[in-house]
Amino acid sequence: MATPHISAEKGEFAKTVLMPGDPLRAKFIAETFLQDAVLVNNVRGIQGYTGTYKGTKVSVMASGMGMPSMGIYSYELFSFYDVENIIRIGSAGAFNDKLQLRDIVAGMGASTTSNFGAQYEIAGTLCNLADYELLTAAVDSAKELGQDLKVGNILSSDTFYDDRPNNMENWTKMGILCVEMEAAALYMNAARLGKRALALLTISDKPLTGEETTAEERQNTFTQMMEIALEAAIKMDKK
Ligand SMILES: O=P(O)(O)O[C@H]1O[C@H](CO)[C@@H](O)[C@H]1O
Ligand SMILES: O=c1cc[nH]c(=O)[nH]1
Repeated sequence: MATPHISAEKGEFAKTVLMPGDPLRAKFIAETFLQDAVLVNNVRGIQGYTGTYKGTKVSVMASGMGMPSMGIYSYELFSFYDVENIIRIGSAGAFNDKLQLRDIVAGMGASTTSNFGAQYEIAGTLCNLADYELLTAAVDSAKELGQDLKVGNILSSDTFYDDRPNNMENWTKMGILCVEMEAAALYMNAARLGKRALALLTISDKPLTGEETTAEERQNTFTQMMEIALEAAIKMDKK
């Protein structure tokens, strides 16, 4: 079987898929952390691998950038490949000035500027939430690994370059920790399809101070977040 965007056969993805935006971050995770990793998708260069981590079958596949792209890949993995859990492992810009480069954030909620949710024709505003058990698995894993994990509301933005002069300040006033571009669509697909989702994010840049990591660092060095996600995948496999 294949979908318009994924060439893998049914059964070739694990119950839990880690999803970075960047295909080369997916490759790095497969090569660094998975045993016997097999490339199961490369349509449009969206690399997907399945292997084992400490004996547990785990997959990693890129989502591409932005909500339309995440919307397609998470929908197809959940609907056609029996994937139960997707953990996004992304980069994010700090809004809260207490966040430092490389801090790790779990998006308990994903507020958004996107119109992705209009398709559900809900007469109100849906809260886009992480799955509680997946979030708990990540929090517990971070503690076991001795990693600090900040948990809170994040912004999934349709824009990387945003023209509104007070955009960051206005979201920050409402307690938003950081900005990225995919989690809200992932959370909405998971809610609609009865699946579990979580976004883990590493702070890659601080717009307030101009501090930033390089593209190569975003691809290959956010290993603490990757390990939290992999340990959470082991916990979820036992449920
Ligand atoms: O590093 P990734 O996972 O791609 O995540 C962030 O980086 C991209 C923008 O540079 C967007 O996809 C944003 O969500
Ligand atoms: O979406 C993103 C990701 C990283 N940094 C940002 O400022 N925005």
